[in-house]
Amino acid sequence: MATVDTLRFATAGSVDDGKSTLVGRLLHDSKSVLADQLEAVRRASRGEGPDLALLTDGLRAEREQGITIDVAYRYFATPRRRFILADTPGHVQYTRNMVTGASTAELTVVLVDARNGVVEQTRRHAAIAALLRVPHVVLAVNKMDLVGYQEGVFEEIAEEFAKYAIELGVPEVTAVPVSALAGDNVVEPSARMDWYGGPTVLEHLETVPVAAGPADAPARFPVQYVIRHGERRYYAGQVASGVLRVGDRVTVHPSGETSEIAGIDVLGTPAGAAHASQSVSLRLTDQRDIARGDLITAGVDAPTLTQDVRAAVCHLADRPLATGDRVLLRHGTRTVRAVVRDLGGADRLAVNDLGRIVLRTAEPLPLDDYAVSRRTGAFLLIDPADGATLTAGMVALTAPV
Ligand SMILES: Nc1nc2c(ncn2[C@@H]2O[C@H](COP(=O)(O)OP(=O)(O)OP(=O)(O)O)[C@@H](O)[C@H]2O)c(=O)[nH]1
Repeated sequence: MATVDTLRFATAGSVDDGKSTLVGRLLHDSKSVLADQLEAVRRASRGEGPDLALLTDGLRAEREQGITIDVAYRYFATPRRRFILADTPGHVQYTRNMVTGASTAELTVVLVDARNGVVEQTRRHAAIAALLRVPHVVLAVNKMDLVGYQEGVFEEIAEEFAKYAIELGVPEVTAVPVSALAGDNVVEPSARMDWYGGPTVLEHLETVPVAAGPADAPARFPVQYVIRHGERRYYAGQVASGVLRVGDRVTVHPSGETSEIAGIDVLGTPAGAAHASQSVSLRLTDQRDIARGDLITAGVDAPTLTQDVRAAVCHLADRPLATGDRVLLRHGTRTVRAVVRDLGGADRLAVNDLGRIVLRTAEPLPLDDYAVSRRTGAFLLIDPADGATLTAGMVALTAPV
């Protein structure tokens, strides 16, 4: 599958920590941007359908309507792997950019300036990585040239960050001492830091295991379109997670009706199975009343059908969100009305605030925990007045508020 050798990653750092320099160094020293490879990456990501998941898709669609998200996607490849980099500016007010960039990333590179060590922004970046459940975090301790390439400086920063990240529940941190400017440990191992025995940034990016196989995730298919062809109906959309196979018993939500997959078409060609992020159309063995916005699922891990949504949130809009606000909630291909019941004790959320929320929706939604599925466990809140994106949410149904 195309996703196996593609790593999506994001960068985060405060202004002037050296993000642009690091990315430039990575591209330059790895001599990675070969035209034909670039084309191959494009084709691969096209094959997977739109390559960014719900949060990002939603935000991109809303971009003109309210807020500016400065995320540039760069595609590059080395002989060992393809990369999609979500590159975001580091200003304090751009937490929302990091949320967007990291929402689909399998790895985040958090930069710190070796002279400053772990600062408030670094803690925030670690918190967001934990919130978004980015599986791998790289701590790049940059500008080692300005601290005499001292092992002690690196060790102290790496330890402080690791302690903090573990408390937050970040599953894995790899710390690398680098000088983006001089090129130490970015692509080539540094002769000036022979005390360091770990991988360079690029080596780590090339070898880190790509997220737990999509096959493990529950099978989820949000219906984007219903295509009528004579008597037959085809349900088109993008597989959000897991694998659907011909012959699978499926349940349609919210109706709860069941059927069986009679056929799968991938780009007009019949296929035996459809994997996460493939755009496909399904045919079922029974006539069912299925509409855009419905969710087709297979397997034993059923989503929870509920009108009470508990979630972790990052507020993205300049206008605040308050208890009692009436909003639209977009989940997959479905949009429903909802009211904000509780904001974890806070009166309101301001731009860039991270918080907790309880919402009551007008209709039941089939939800997964974000921990189970980063696609079907995510949603956006939208202002019904003008369609502007307000808040990104990560479902945590059993979490306390
Ligand atoms: N000495 C030294 N300077 C560095 C290093 N990396 C970056 N710099 C310098 O630090 C300054 C900021 O680097 P940038 O790459 O522009 O910083 P940034 O984090 O990308 O900033 P934004 O993208 O604007 O948020 C520039 O003057 C770089 O030349 C390094 O490893 N050593």
